[in-house]
Amino acid sequence: MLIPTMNIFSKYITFITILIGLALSGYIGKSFYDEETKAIKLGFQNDVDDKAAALEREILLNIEVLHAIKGLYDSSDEVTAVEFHRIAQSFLVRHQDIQALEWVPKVEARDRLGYESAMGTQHPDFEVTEFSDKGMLTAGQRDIYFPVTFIEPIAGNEMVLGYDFGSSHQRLAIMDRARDLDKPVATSSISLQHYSSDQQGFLIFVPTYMGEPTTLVKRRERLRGYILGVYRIDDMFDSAIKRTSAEGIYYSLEDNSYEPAYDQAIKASLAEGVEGASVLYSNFPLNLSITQTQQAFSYIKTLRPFSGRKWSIVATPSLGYVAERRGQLPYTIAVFGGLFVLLSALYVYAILRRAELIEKEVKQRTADLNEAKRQLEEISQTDSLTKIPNRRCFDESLQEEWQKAIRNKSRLGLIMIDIDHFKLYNDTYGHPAGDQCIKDVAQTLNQTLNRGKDLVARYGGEEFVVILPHTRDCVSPAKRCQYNIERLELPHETSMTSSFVTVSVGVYSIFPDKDSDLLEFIARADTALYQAKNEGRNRVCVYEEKDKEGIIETLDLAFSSSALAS
Ligand SMILES: Nc1nc2c(ncn2[C@@H]2O[C@H](COP(=O)(O)OP(=O)(O)OP(=O)(O)O)[C@@H](O)[C@H]2O)c(=O)[nH]1
Repeated sequence: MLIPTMNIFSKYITFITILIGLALSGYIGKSFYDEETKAIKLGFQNDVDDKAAALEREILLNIEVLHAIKGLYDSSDEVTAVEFHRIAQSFLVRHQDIQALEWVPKVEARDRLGYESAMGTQHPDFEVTEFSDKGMLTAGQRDIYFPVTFIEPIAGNEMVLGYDFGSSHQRLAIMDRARDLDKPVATSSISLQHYSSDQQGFLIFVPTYMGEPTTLVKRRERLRGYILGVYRIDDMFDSAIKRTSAEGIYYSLEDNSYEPAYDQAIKASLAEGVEGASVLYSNFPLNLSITQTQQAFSYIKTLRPFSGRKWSIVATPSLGYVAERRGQLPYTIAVFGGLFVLLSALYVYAILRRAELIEKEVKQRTADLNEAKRQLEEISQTDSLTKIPNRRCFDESLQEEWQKAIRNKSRLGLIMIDIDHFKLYNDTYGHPAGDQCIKDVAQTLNQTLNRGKDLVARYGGEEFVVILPHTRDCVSPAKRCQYNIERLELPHETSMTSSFVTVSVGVYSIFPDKDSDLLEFIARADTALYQAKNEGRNRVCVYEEKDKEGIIETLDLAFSSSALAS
């Protein structure tokens, strides 16, 4: 029972080891995968940070352009169209994302006509305009106008010339803010359709003053006009992004500015449907489905505020971006780890299985050996002809019973039986018949003495012996043996005793003690048998002790014999 239990236990342990091993391989693979994910995420954020920094630089450079033109106005009371165009042109060559650079002076209502006629010398039909549902119209009556006076490049932007930026509430609010702060202020996203561009853009107004006003009141009084930059967001973003190397990232540039000062104006502009879109730029494909993996990498980078605007980049990597940076190590570890565990388990299982088979074989061989040993012992204790215990078995059993009788102080009886005239039987019927006769006699003796503890053995040749432990009367069994054999009526025509096979029997019994002699015990039974032979055979003789004092006297004892022929 122990071995199968152990095998089940071993299999259970092997199974648990496989599970733990596989789980461990999976866990290590997953840990590597997570570490790799962290590294990719960090790399991705660095890439987006790089791009955000590039965009910030691009914006600052563009604002610097406006400051440079403002410098021209600050150093001169009268900037001619030629001067403006020259400096503006030089910047436009180097800044591809600028749609236009403009000079927008402050014109009071009383100066409007004079201003229009002065401009008309260079641009016939020049007038101050405003935008409505019907297109560009002559500007209505206002106290102050901010018409576009110089614009570079002029080609393609003619429509904008004369346009009064003060006609839009939102832009006026932004311009007022720039004036009040003496700082550049940018608009939210606008459509650049009037600038012959299909892109979204934004404007930055930089105020110029007469002199250097230091207070709000003075700034309001001495406002001269605005340097205006018109920027294409897509181009600005693209040229900034192109300066960094990482590919495969989707961006969305969002305007998160919230300026309570002109919140109203923004609302109004939204109603006009012109400005206020929060998404400035996006290269997200329209049919893009963002998977969980991509979402896990999404990153928002808020740019440094500029000109009153707060922009942020929302970025998500493409699947290709992530796949490109994924290594094989996590999968390799998981697969090879699992494979190693399985092969090891297979190897251990094979060893256990082999041990089990060897164990089985050893068990089988041990059982075979034990059986062989038992058979050998049986053979060594059995007479080959009669199949009853042999002389050796008799010797060992008698020794045992002798000791028992001494210990238990019980009587031990011994019967010796010899077939009469057996030589003549052999001579008459042949040796094989003699063998059969011996077998018949043995079987009859066995059947006659069927008490469990009695032992019938072949003593040698045609002689048998019977051990009778714990037997009060040994004579009766002896007589039954002699009688039953004669009753077999095995023919023996040459016997001088009877026409059938007969036996002579010697009996002796004793209460042995530690001084008793076993050989003498056997010799006395033999003496009784010898006596039966001498008295004419086919009889039972009992050796009886009349006096226990000495052996010589005992040998002189008389034998009582009886013939039991009938
Ligand atoms: N067939 C056969 N004969 C055996 C066997 N063992 C002993 N004998 C024969 O038994 C005979 C015994 O003869 P003896 O010892 O002279 O005794 P007996 O002829 O029986 O005469 P008494 O014993 O004096 O009656 C011998 O001839 C042995 O050969 C055996 O296993 N088979």
